[in-house]
Amino acid sequence: MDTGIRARGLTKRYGHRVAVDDLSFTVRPGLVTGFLGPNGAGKSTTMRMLLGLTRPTRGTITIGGRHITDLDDPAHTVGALLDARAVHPLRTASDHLLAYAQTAGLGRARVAEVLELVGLADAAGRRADEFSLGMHQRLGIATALLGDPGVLVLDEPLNGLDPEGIRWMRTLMRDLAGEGRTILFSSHLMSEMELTADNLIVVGHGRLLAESTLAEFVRANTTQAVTVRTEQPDLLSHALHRAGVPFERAPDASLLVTGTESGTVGRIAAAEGIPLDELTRVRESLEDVFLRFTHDDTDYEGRAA
Ligand SMILES: Nc1ncnc2c1ncn2[C@@H]1O[C@H](COP(=O)(O)OP(=O)(O)OP(=O)(O)O)[C@@H](O)[C@H]1O
Repeated sequence: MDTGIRARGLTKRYGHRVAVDDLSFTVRPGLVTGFLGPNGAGKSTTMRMLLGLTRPTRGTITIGGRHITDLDDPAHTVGALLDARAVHPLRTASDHLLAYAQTAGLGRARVAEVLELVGLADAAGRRADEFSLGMHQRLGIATALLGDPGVLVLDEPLNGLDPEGIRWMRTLMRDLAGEGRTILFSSHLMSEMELTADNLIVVGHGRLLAESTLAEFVRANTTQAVTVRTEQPDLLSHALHRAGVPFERAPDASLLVTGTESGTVGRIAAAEGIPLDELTRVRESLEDVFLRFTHDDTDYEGRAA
C-alpha cells in the first residue's frame, strides 16, 4: 500500500490556543523526513493526530490517503515512539513488548527479534525501572518496530542516547527508509538531523515554515559568505568598498564578505594585485540556518508570552 503521509489543512485548537494551524505537507516513502520546529511549535500534536490519539479541530492527516482509524491493519502499518518513558516500571522489556505483540497478533519470536534488533537482547529480563533513558529509547523503538510497519513516527528518538546509540539510530532510520519505509522523526539535535534527514518539514507556531529537501533548505536560507585573509587588508577593504561589495573586518584582520561568491572576491583582489592567503566559502550548519530562520518566530513567542 501507499505509505505516504499527507496533512491537509490540519488544525488543532486547545481553547483559544492554536497548537497546529492549517498545516499541509507530504511525507514521502523511502526517505527520512525530519520534523523541525522550536519548542511548542506543534510537532507532537501533529504526530498525535496522525496516530489518532488527538482529534483534529479541522483538516486531515492520512496514511496512503486513509485516516489511521480506517486502516485495515494499523499495527502493521504504523509504528510510533512518542514518550519512551511510558512503560510500566515493574515490567521487563520482554513483557512490555509481549503485551504489545499480543494485541497485534504477534508472538514471542517477533519480540526476541526486535530486542535483538535494538541491542536489548541481554536486557530482555530486566525491569523498566532499571533502564537508563537510552535503554528506554531502544525499547520504544523496539515497540515501534514490532509490527514491521511501513511507516515510522518517532518523536525525539535520539533523546538520551549516547554517541554510539545516536549513530546506531541514525543508521537504523536510514536503513529503514532504504527499505522503502516512510520515516518521520523530530529532533532538536540539529547536527544529527543534518546527518540523517533527506527532507525537512519546518514548523513554527503550528504553521508550516518550510517543506523541502534538507540541502535546498540550507541553500535557500544561507547567506552567502566568504572569509578572505591577506597581508594587505586595508588595500582589499578599499577595493571591495569601490566594488560595492559588503564586508566586515574580523578581529584577526581577516575580512568576512557577505552576499558575494568567492570567485568575485578573488577577481577583485587579483585586479588590484593583492595576494590572498586564504579565500574560503563559509559553510553554515543546519543549526545556524534554522536559528536564523525561526528567529522572528521565537521572538514573537517571547513577546506574546
Ligand atoms: N493537551 C493539551 N492541552 C492544551 N494545550 C496543549 C496540549 N497539548 C499541546 N498543547 C499546546 O500546543 C502547543 C504545541 O505543543 P506541542 O507539544 O505539539 O509542540 P512541540 O512542537 O511538540 O514542542 P516540544 O518540542 O516542546 O515537544 C503548545 O503551545 C502546547 O502548550
